[in-house]
Amino acid sequence: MHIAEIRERLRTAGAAPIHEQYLLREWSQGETFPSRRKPEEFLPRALRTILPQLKADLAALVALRSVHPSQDGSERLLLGLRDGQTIESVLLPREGLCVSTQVGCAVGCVFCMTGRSGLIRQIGSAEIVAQVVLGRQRRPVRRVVFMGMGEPAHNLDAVLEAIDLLGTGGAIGHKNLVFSTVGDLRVFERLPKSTVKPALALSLHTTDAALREQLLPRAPRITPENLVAMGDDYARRTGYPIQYQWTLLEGINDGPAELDGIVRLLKGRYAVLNLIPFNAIDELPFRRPTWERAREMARELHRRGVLTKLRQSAGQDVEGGCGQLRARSANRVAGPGAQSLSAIGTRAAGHAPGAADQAQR
Ligand SMILES: C[S@@+](CC[C@H](N)C(=O)[O-])C[C@H]1O[C@@H](n2cnc3c(N)ncnc32)[C@H](O)[C@@H]1O
Ligand code: SF4
Repeated sequence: MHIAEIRERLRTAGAAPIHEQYLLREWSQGETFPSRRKPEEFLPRALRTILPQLKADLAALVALRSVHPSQDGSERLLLGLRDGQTIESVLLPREGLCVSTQVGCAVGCVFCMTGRSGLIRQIGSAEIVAQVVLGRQRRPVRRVVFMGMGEPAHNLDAVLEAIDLLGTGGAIGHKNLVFSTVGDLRVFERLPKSTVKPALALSLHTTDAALREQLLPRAPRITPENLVAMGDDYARRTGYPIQYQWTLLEGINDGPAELDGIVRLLKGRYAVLNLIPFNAIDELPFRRPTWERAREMARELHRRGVLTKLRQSAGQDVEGGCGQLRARSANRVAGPGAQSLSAIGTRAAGHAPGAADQAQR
């Protein structure tokens, strides 16, 4: 479901713009409407009559299947969609939430579990916001990163519609909405024109164009140089630094030639380079470099003028790689650290009545 369909239902029931804004704001902020903030009489009678069904439909958009708490304070959530597909969201430390934008992904990055299935289906803008609503029933959420399953550029209308609502009614600061992409011309055209301009994370991974084509086989053929030039332009327009994502693969993109390439491309830019050691996946042949090697790379890049952060992806101990939980649930095997909803007894369990049954299977 898309947000435009919700607006249409509200308008058909006689909602004026002020009512529409109010109801969408309450929903996206995780409040039940009508809330204590406004008396129900504030809404026209015809509109009030459709609210119970609308509430039920919105609550059913994503259902919590299982929760995987990690020692780092993150919580990976396996969510069911109405057609039975599953996706992942991750509650991050410091009030962040990572959401999925597609079921599967067509880019097919060779180190990513999600890329292995190809694209299964798009996620609607309302389903994206519903992930935030569900996350907010468990913890406060003030930062939303579009770094879960899927390539946001391949579902651009829906992702921008969700970003617009989260950044206007949803009480998320614009620079706390982080659009992560392999890079696509449509992104550089559309984002600068949108009312809510998110921060941009570019998944670069290598400065060698030929290697990038191998690692990201169906990413648009934009050279690393051009990607950085377009990133720079967006950083100037928004005033936010670009985040460059670099999944560290031992023996592939962790050598001295890449360090020289990074310095050549990123030195002096308004940017942060995030080095993220590869999150091991059984089925894949890649390895992560040692933590010591990763630290050495970060130190050298820093010394040579590139602002570099070494990061662990959240939830390492609980299938931290994007798409692993979904793959495991498709094989119907419980992951490490998984808690069924009945064991946790959260408010979110109330949000998704059918989910507890499914989690216990
Ligand atoms: C899952 S993608 C989703 C957003 C978008 N499709 C992209 O690639 O930027 C988010 C980030 O996860 C990283 N990633 C995917 N698989 C990984 C793995 N096994 N270990 C570490 N990072 C991984 C990607 O490189 C990317 O930077
Ligand atoms: S890393 Fe991103 S673009 Fe690549 S396959 Fe995974 S989700 Fe798709």
